[in-house]
Amino acid sequence: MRLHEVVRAYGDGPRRVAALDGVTVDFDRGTFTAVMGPSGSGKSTLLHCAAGLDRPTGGTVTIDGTDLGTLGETALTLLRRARVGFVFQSYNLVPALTAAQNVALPLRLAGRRPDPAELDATLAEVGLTGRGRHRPDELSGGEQQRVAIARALISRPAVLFADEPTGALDTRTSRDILRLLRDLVDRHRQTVVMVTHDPVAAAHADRVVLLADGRVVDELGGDLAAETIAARMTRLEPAC
Ligand SMILES: Nc1ncnc2c1ncn2[C@@H]1O[C@H](COP(=O)(O)OP(=O)(O)OP(=O)(O)O)[C@@H](O)[C@H]1O
Repeated sequence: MRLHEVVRAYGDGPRRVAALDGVTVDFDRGTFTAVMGPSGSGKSTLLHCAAGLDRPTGGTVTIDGTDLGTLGETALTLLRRARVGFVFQSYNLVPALTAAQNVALPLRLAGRRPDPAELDATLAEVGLTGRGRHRPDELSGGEQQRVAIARALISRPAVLFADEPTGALDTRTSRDILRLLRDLVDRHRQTVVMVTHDPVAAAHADRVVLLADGRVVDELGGDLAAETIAARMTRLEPAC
């Protein structure tokens, strides 16, 4: 998928704020990208525009060759449901439903009857075999995030977006969730785009895109080490 010269501005005249100010970035199939930057640099806005949850004021967002800007609300909702997965820091599970029912929700919304074997396979993929009947309050934070990831994966999305997916988890559980995301990329060629403040989390990605003031100001690739990422981040802070 691709963002080309994406602008997202709020307000008019002297009060205009460009949360994104001409962002061009590609997220190739089967890659894991971390999006980082100081607070207010536009990370969440980028994720929301890329996922079709927010509409840019300029530029284009393309998923599977479809320019999201050409779609009306209904078509955009359908494309998002079919091609985009979203995972949040706060899991956003429905408390009254079991893990399996939460995972099945996107299929039900799309008018499909969930196939139990498909649900079992998706729960197994995230390491939750046998936990499908548990409700969210009977699961740990890490397990709840796994349910949220399974729910995002059930429609086999073109891109899985994760906004601070380990923000509410302890160090060890965070590492397990990041390994799971890494595994989905390596074994299933899932495309993952993750916003994070944490250089250790970002080191699990193939590439780090650094934002400042709504622009891409740096990119790191290759063998990513948390120390290198942290050093680049520190260099950015005074600029803001
Ligand atoms: N609805 C809005 N109205 C006006 N300005 C907004 C709105 N949403 C975001 N902004 C501004 O756009 C800029 C980017 O916000 P965004 O939430 O994308 O940053 P972020 O990098 O995700 O920040 P954080 O790390 O603190 O979550 C900020 O200056 C913010 O104040």
